[in-house]
Amino acid sequence: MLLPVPNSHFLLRPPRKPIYFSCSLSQSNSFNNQKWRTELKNLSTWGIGGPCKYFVQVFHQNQLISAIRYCNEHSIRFMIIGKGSNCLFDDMGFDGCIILNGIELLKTIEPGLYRVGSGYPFNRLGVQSATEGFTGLEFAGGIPGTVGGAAYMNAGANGQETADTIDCIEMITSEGEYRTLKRSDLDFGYRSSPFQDMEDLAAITAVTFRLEFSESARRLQQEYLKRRKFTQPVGERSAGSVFRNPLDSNISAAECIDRAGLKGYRIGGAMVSKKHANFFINCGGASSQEMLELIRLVKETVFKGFGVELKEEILYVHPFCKDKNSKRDGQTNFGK
Ligand SMILES: NC(=O)C1=CN([C@@H]2O[C@H](COP(=O)(O)OP(=O)(O)OC[C@H]3O[C@@H](n4cnc5c(N)ncnc54)[C@H](OP(=O)(O)O)[C@@H]3O)[C@@H](O)[C@H]2O)C=CC1
Ligand SMILES: C=C(O[C@H]1[C@H](O)[C@@H](CO)O[C@H](OP(=O)(O)OP(=O)(O)OC[C@H]2O[C@@H](n3ccc(=O)[nH]c3=O)[C@H](O)[C@@H]2O)[C@@H]1NC(C)=O)C(=O)O
Repeated sequence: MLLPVPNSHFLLRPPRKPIYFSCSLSQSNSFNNQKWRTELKNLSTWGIGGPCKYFVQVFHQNQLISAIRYCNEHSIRFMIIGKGSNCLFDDMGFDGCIILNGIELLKTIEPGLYRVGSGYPFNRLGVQSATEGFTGLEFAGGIPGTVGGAAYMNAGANGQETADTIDCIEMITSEGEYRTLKRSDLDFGYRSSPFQDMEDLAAITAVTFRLEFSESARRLQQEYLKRRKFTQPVGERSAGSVFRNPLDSNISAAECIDRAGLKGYRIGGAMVSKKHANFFINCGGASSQEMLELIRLVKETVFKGFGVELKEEILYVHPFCKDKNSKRDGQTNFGK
């Protein structure tokens, strides 16, 4: 069965060259009439998504390598997720393996230099570092993702970006090799990182952050948190900003949507937030199709009204996608 594919960012890992190893995965859903299953709606901040075929949670780098190798060996498509704060899963689920990242190590190498596991909550790191008197990650205080997700997306807010604080990144390649990359070898941009197009990336496993001392870090962070609470629908089911801000225009995505009169616009359980127009809310029971339809309609309306072509920041995960689309802004090859 072919599902319509939106012009969205797509995520998938094609089966890769097998590498020896062993590990067991839980087969988790109704694809095979198992008694229990893992629902992706429970793994995403949007609360949307059907069952995944295989599911494994990893707590150590070695377990992650094992899981990846197992998937390769058995030609199982896989994807690694953190807090699911930037993903839209389909109601049909994912016909592959979801690897939930629980690698939460944190080591202070020297004051201001933190080596952090990629599954560590980014907001916890933000609060911890600012409380210890270091600047650079104040913005992370309210961000519901993981350190790995933040590096992958180059998360940012309040004029700060993850990339500005990175010293080096440790990753595993699809061949199962460890690699350490220095910040100076990595080219980041607005919501973009070299990892998004890296053909042989399996996963980011740890990030080392280098921060400067600042007496006002925690105070600044509290201001950011206050502003966030005032301007964003904190506590409601969202995935943060749905669209990136257009780089070639002075107007933000939120402003375009707001000016188009779409705040509060609703399709089924999916609604444009009344508080912040670039946040879409699952008001209860929203289906993936309703959310996709809302995204499509908003894009169309904004384009007709302002000639601005909005690009998604969120990542849509198609249940049966077979090919890899490494171009984040392009159409998927699905169905070909
Ligand atoms: N500024 C804000 O207020 C907000 C920002 N965000 C940001 O969105 C991002 C979402 O983080 P999170 O919830 O953890 O991510 P998700 O669980 O939503 O995963 C999104 C994608 O990121 C990639 N990814 C995640 N972890 C890793 C890893 N360890 N190694 C390689 N790739 C990884 C994967 O892509 P693939 O499958 O292609 O490898 C994954 O599919 C963060 O950057 C977060 O800061 C989210 C909400 C609000
Ligand atoms: C939430 C995310 O990050 C957020 C980050 O938290 C905030 C705070 O710095 O700045 C970005 O939002 P943003 O560009 O919408 O920032 P805001 O300051 O809220 O709004 C920008 C402009 O739009 C206007 N605005 C905002 C909301 C709205 O409903 N209507 C409106 O007109 C604001 O008045 C302002 O002039 C990030 N989003 C992107 C896509 O860059 C995320 O990435 O998921």
